[in-house]
Amino acid sequence: MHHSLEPTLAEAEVRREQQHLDRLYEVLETQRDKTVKMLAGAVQGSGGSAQARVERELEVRRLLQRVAKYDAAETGLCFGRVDLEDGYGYYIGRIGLREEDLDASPLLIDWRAAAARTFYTATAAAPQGVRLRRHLHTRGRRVLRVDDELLGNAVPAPEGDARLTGEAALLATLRADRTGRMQDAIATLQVEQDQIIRSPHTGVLVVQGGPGTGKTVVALHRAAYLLYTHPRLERRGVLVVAPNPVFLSYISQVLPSLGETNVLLATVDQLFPGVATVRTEPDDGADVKGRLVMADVVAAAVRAHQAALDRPVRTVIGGELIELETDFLARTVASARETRLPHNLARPVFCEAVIDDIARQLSYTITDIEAVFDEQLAEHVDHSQLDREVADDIARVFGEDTPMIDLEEQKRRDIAGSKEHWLAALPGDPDVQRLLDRLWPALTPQRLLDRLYGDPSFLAEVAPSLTDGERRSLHRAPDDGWTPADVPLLDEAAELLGHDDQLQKVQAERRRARAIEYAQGVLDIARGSRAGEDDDPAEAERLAATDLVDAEYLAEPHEPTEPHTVAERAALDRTWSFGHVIVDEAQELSPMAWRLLVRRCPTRSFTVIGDVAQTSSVAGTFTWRQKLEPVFGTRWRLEQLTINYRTPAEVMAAADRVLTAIGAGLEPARAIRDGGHAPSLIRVPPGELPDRLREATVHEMEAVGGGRVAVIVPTEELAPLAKAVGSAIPDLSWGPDADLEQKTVVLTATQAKGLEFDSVLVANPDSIVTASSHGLNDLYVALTRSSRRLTIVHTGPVPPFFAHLTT
Ligand SMILES: Nc1ncnc2c1ncn2[C@@H]1O[C@H](COP(=O)(O)OP(=O)(O)OP(=O)(O)O)[C@@H](O)[C@H]1O
Repeated sequence: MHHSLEPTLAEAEVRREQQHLDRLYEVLETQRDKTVKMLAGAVQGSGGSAQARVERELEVRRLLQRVAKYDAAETGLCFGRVDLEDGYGYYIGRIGLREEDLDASPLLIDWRAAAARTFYTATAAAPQGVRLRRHLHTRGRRVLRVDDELLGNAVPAPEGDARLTGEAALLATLRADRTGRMQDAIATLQVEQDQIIRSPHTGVLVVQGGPGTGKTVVALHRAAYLLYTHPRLERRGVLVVAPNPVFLSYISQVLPSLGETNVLLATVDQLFPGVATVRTEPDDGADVKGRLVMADVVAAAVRAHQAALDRPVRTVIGGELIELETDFLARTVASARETRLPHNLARPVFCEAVIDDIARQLSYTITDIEAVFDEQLAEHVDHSQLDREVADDIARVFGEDTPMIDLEEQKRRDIAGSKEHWLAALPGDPDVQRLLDRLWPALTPQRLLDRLYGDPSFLAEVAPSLTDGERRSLHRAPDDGWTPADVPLLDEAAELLGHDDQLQKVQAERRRARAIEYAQGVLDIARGSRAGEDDDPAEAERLAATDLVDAEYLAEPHEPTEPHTVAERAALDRTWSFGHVIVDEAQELSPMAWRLLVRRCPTRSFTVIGDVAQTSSVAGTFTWRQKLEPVFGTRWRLEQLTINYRTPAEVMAAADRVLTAIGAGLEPARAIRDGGHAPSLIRVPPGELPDRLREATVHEMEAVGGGRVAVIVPTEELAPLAKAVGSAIPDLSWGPDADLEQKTVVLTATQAKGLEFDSVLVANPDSIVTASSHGLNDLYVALTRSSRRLTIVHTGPVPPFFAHLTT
């Protein structure tokens, strides 16, 4: 016979929490239902003024976003609770919820609300009035268990690491297998992270942190926090910049899970709408393109297209020889530049002055020719006779008041009349257009860079401070396609050139003309086939090609349909200015990329997050001051993250030796995990590396069960080693587009930046170190990707960083 046991205290607590959670989900559902009903109403509404339609559209979007927020809150709705010494207490969750009755105390407090803060910051040493902090572990809508921490003076300080809050819950989260996608960390944010996430600093906040210290966690949660606390930011949106597409997909789920839609996640090269980068380039070219001097080069290249001549221009217009003098050109260029308008917008100012000068020259020349012609005519007539006749005529008309004929005045009038005629005629003259296009051409950023990269003598002229080798590294054929390092230069050029409205209008008109022509052809065929059957003129009129094209033209796929969220609108608009920009892996950005980002946020509200020791810059390790002073001057503040949540202490012991060799003077972060596994060293004969690496990888896949494995290899050995390893692992994914959902990937160190795996194998660390000026940094990145196990497979002698493992 079974005795039902008294439920333990913990079980009773779980049951109590379950009741509260049930109530929360009920309220969530009710509120979601209500919103869906309102949405249905708004969608069905029709008619009304244009204004009313726009408002309805906005309302629909607002409600859609709200539904998305409720849906995102479904998983992990409530994860914590705080009981205060004074008897009050509250629950912390993904969003705030309250009963219909507005006076009732809230059922759930949004993690970003000020009231939620003590949940993250109360410690045994500084309990801030908190008696108990409880973490709720849930699956779906079920409470699985609770973790309690008693704080406050009444109780002895809990055991464990004094620097951690909610230690049991944190360690439980960290122990879980990696999934290939980053998860949000709102349930277990730590004090030093919380301080940065909620920092009230509105200028430039720089966060330096070693590997695994939660820099990315902080970046994403700060975006969500700022949008919550500053509702005005919603209209401008927040930009989060990440280093590469693989990393973007790794972090892509975090903000949606926090219910945020007004954040644009992008790599720098995605920030120039209309240009897709199609290739990467060798480090040296990318490095030159990233230097600040390129801003001067681009500016000089633009100026070189502004009638930069040291001799007069002679050309024939209207059949006459016209000369534009150097002085005149210099004056005209100067006054066009004085407008401070960008190149394409200053162009009309320049063109007008040139046309004016040509008209002046023509009117003089032509009036002079007429005068000469008159003189020649006069030689053949009897003057005295003619003069007398004219005088008689005038006297008959005017009587006594015969006016004096002022020949000078007459000539001035002739000239003025003639000039007016030319001023009207010249702008449409193809010769004039050709001349103006030569002197001050309308330019696109693409055309400018094409010339810069494709015309060595032009490059030498505008980039005198680069060496021959540096200039050669910029050379490319016109159809080679753009690289990520080109994007900041295109942006720089776009800024100096200005929006070429004219050019775009012409292009749009041409597209439209082509479309009309095509449609006309289609209609003609259609009519031809029906010839004689139905000659209704009204029908023909209805099918006029222009009408048809109007409708179709607007629906063309390249014409963006009205985008929905702020993030979508911002993504299509180069001149969008964001309310705040968060840069992750900021150590990777070139000075030119920084200039682009500052243009995206003229108020300079930035959170800049990175680790100088993990740089891939050709120049090697640097300080934040060297990096940021050219962009922000001295107006930025530095914060640090000091605890490593990812990499076990045993692995960090090796990685920290590499950090010392890097010599950036950085304190290693404290690893709070111990994996229980010393890293393995496998030495293999050179010819056997591919096979032995494959064996070791298969072994690691078994060791981590369902976890994730990464093999990090020297860049030049990526393809052969990936193929060798892949021969035993059919789902293996590798390279720049590696699919992180796969259990096993092969990557270079650069590609692995920011990612993490249960087990990491590093092949030939010596080759990684010697491959480039940032080899040590690459090795440091590779070693610190592991959250549990590390294996080094090497062909030479034991690298010094791992010597301690052999004893
Ligand atoms: N407060 C936290 N609660 C739970 N997990 C956390 C917390 N902080 C960090 N982590 C986890 O630790 C790991 C490292 O975090 P993250 O990737 O943000 O570090 P990082 O500083 O960006 O690292 P790196 O510089 O190596 O790319 C991630 O798995 C992250 O989810």
